[in-house]
Amino acid sequence: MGKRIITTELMDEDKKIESTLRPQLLDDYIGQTKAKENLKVYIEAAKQRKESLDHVLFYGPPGLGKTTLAGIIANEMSVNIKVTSGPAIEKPGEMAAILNNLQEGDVLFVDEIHRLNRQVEELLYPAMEDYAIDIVIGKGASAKSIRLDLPKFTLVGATTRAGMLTPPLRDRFGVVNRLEFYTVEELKVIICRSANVFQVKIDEEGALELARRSRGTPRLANRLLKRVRDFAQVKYNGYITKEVADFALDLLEVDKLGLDNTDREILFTMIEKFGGGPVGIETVATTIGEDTGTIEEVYEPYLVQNGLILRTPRGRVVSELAYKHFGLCQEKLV
Ligand SMILES: Nc1ncnc2c1ncn2[C@@H]1O[C@H](COP(=O)(O)OP(=O)(O)OP(=O)(O)O)[C@@H](O)[C@H]1O
Ligand SMILES: [Mg+2]
Repeated sequence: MGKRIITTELMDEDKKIESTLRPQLLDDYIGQTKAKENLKVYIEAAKQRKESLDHVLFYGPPGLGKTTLAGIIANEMSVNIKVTSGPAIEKPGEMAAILNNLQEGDVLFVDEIHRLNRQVEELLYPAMEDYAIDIVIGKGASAKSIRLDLPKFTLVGATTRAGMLTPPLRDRFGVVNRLEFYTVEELKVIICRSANVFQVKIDEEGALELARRSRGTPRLANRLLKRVRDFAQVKYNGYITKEVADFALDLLEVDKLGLDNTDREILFTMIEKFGGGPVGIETVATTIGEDTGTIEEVYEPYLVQNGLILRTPRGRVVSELAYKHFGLCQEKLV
């Protein structure tokens, strides 16, 4: 149980509630101040000029609100959104059909955009740059290429793996935003808002405890809230206090820092197999059987930001804080 609940990936049970929890407007979207301020300006400017918004790329770890922002952009621009994903489109023809069916100003949201195959990606280059695609008609000697004009649309791309985007694709986005982990205060606000949607009572301290254990991630915050709500309902008259939150989260084996299993595996591997470092990220990745890029872009940022891993010129080092967190003695001082 503890294993599953702390994943930041989207799970089936999330899908049902996602639509009611997702903020619809920029002003309701908490945190990510930099990205939000940027978008506000670009959206306002595009609306004034009655033009489509420039193409936007969001990148960052799972569950931080990329899909949510794509929806908000469409809403704020008062246009339709068409949603697809990198792995879902196999042939250039499928992408051509999607593009051709868009209306002026529409948002095309491509999730996991780093997973588009090469031919599909190449079709996007002229589509993004010139709002046109070249399609080949006929076969053999009589085949000819014709240019098809597209409506002026906005491509919103999202990826957890920015490092895997090809430079030509990345360069075609006019607006590039990196999403950051949320602060405990921001998560607290999100939790209180969601508690309202769920119609469950929660006090300051309860919300704070949930926020602390949510790994900087709204998706996790919402999921933990849902679980704790069940405990509150059955055992504590439906009111979430710090006591209820602590009881439920401990039972669910959610760490005080909200670390997930991979986080722990990374830290334990570094401690047990490499004496706490310094060790290269590739070595750690190989040891736990994960891909280096995923460790670097999805897991490590939270650990570094919270001071559990230190990056040094000689490699990664487990911090004193991490040893303390696990109640371990640090044998070797760094
Ligand atoms: N700023 C925010 N304020 C309130 N709720 C948020 C915010 N950002 C995200 N959420 C909530 O967190 C959940 C996850 O957000 P979202 O699906 O947009 O993440 P994502 O970055 O697209 O994740 P993935 O990389 O897995 O696709 C949603 O239920 C959404 O309502
Ligand atoms: Mg998403």
